[in-house]
Amino acid sequence: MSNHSASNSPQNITITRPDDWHLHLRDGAAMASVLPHTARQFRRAIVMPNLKPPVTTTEQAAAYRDRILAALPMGMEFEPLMVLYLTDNTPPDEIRRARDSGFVHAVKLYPAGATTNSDAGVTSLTKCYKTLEVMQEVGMPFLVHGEVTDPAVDVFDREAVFIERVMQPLRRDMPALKVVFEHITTKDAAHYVSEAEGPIAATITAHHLLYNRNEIFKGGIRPHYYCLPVLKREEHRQALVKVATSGSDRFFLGTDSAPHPKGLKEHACGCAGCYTALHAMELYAEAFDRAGALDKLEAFASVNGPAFYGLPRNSGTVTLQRAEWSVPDELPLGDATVVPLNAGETIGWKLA
Ligand SMILES: NC(=O)N[C@@H](CC(=O)O)C(=O)O
Ligand SMILES: [Zn+2]
Ligand SMILES: [Zn+2]
Repeated sequence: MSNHSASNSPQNITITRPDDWHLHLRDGAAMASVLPHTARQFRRAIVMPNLKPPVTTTEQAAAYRDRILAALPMGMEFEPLMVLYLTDNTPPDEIRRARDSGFVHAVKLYPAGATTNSDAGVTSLTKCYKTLEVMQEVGMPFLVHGEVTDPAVDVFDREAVFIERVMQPLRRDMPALKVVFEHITTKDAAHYVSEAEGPIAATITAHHLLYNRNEIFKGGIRPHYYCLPVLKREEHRQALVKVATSGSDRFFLGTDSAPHPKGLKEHACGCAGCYTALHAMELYAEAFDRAGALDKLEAFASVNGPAFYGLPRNSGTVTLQRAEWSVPDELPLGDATVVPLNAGETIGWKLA
């Protein structure tokens, strides 16, 4: 990773301990491998429910939460914030159960076929309106993978088309529903979330702040840079940096760290997802530093997310230092390995 540093920029930065508002922890041995990377940096994380089979009930979320806490190394403080996977058949009562549990903090929309483990996802949002109405009533956030699945729509346009075809009609019908537009990747989504009325926010990954789509094709096809929504043109990356560093409280940190075994990424039909949990805060520091906006990192990483979710800010701090270190080539992932983003490269920030 190229190392830009303005001469007057600080050598280190201390911020309130951050949270990750979009994380894939997987399950079993793979989860046990990756969980410490997240818990080292983040006090809490929104844990995505796209397991096989998906986490569709409060009862399943309770069991998954117990498995996460059981896998947490002694002495690490980490709170998993659980999410239900919405299906065409999620009953409205399930939302009330989720709300009453105290540990389910959101419900996730995977349009059927849009991404990893989305086969059980929603085929048409209109089928879910009774359930969404209860979410609106009880203030349960709706987390949205915002891409249309229409094969006629170009893969680079699927997020922008989703805004017109799904997001705007949904929010006209449910104006008080709290919506998080997850892992936004376009200037269209950045503008929409900036300007829209009502309770809406967006998460932004470190890789979408740092890279454009050229990265996938530099010197050959590089599968570890392939995720969904796919990286976009440079103008989109710049729009994301602009809103992330704008001071707007509608944008917050969500790594979308999505581990897949090396063999399924380096494959004829490779899985989508970038593994960034290892070095997430370091990557965000790099992105904010390049934008000359390190002073905006704390709001993005530690303040805006809890405010939107109605949760308290964390106590304690973390410190990031300007220091070079090499990202390992691969890391254990259960019986397999995972290749982190920037494998074998030197990066310029280090969590103390
Ligand atoms: N982002 C990805 O490319 N992949 C995620 C799913 C998702 O968040 O869409 C995964 O679970 O692997
Ligand atoms: Zn997604
Ligand atoms: Zn994700």
